[in-house]
Amino acid sequence: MFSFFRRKPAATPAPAPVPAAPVQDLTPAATTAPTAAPAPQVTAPPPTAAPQVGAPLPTAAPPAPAQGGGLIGSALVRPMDVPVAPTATPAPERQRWLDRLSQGLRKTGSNIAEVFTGGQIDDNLYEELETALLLADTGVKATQHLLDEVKRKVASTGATRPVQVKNILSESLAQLLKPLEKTLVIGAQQPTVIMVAGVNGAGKTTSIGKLTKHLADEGASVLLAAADTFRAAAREQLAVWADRNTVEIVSQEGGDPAAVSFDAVSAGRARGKDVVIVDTAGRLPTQLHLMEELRKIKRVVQKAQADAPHEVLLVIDGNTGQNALAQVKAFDSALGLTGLVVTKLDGTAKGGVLAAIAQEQPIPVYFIGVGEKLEDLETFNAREFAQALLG
Ligand SMILES: Nc1nc2c(ncn2[C@@H]2O[C@H](COP(=O)(O)OP(=O)(O)OP(=O)(O)O)[C@@H](O)[C@H]2O)c(=O)[nH]1
Repeated sequence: MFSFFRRKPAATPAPAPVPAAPVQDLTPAATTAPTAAPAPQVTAPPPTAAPQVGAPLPTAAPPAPAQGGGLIGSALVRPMDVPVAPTATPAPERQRWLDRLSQGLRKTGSNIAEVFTGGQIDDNLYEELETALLLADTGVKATQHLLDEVKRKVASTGATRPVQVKNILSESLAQLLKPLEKTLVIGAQQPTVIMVAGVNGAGKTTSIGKLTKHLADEGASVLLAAADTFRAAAREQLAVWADRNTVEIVSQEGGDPAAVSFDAVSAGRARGKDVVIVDTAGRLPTQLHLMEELRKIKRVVQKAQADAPHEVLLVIDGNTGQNALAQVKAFDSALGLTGLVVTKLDGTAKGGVLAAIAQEQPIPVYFIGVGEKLEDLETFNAREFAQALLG
């Protein structure tokens, strides 16, 4: 099952609209509360294309999940987790994705695969494998783990040819990555609030746009919060995605990003939206005041909806290798991450970073990206990834 997300029926009816409490009163640290700033603009799509606010969720007769390759078309399934191993022949759509993934990971994969071109399994092969894994930014711990696993399995299976070691490595990598597999669930709360963070240019807005498209295509009503109040281009970029998908957006020039987030979540509750996605400005973990701003956004979102945010996603640029792992650790300690989106795995030689994450900070990877197009972002599957990497 490769649904882009999974919809779960809400346990309780949608709550009543929240009182419009001023944000600055809710946050003691709010020294820049937007008292003088213009009120956030809520831009609604044209009436003809308006989402059906309050319309019943189509959960009564969900379509059967597509086997081994359905995209969002199989999203409206009952909330049960039945992991299905990829079949030998994936659906054509999924196969196209696997081809793009293999293509994207070629640089990382070919460097590792070269290790297995010799004629025998010896210390030299293991040394080369260690070097190749480290160069792929797999990290010392994951590299050691994989080497130990491979040696153990070579001994227990009696493998004699390097190509067999490659298959054993692929299997060991898939096992290491398996705990990172998770499906994004929406619908258990209304709205499901997703906060998205990351360093500058990691691909946050693009990923939000793609996710929004998938959600909207499946009939989920989405409201976007442009909580990057500083960069006009960021707001415009998000507005373009909102426009394209005829979803609403709460945006504000200047002022407090936490205030925009509060307004967006409040509006999402009042209008019965399924999902509110908060796009935050890019920042480095070393910019402590900006990290504090993120914590404030999270606190204020909680004021607007007690159990929110339900997902705190970090978008990382897979091309940054070990640095991405450092980001995961820093953002996790600041925010408590619930999931990752790993972008830009196309053309990178550092795709081993996922193994490092699995070994050192195993936070679920909801989506991986191999390009800028809509179809270049997909759900993460450990076995697919290992196979795409090692052929
Ligand atoms: N090659 C490649 N490019 C990507 C991918 N995902 C996003 N991009 C590109 O990366 C650039 C930055 O993406 P954005 O979505 O603007 O990044 P951001 O994190 O929102 O940026 P800030 O708002 O500045 O922090 C854009 O040109 C995207 O098209 C990917 O998977 N592969």
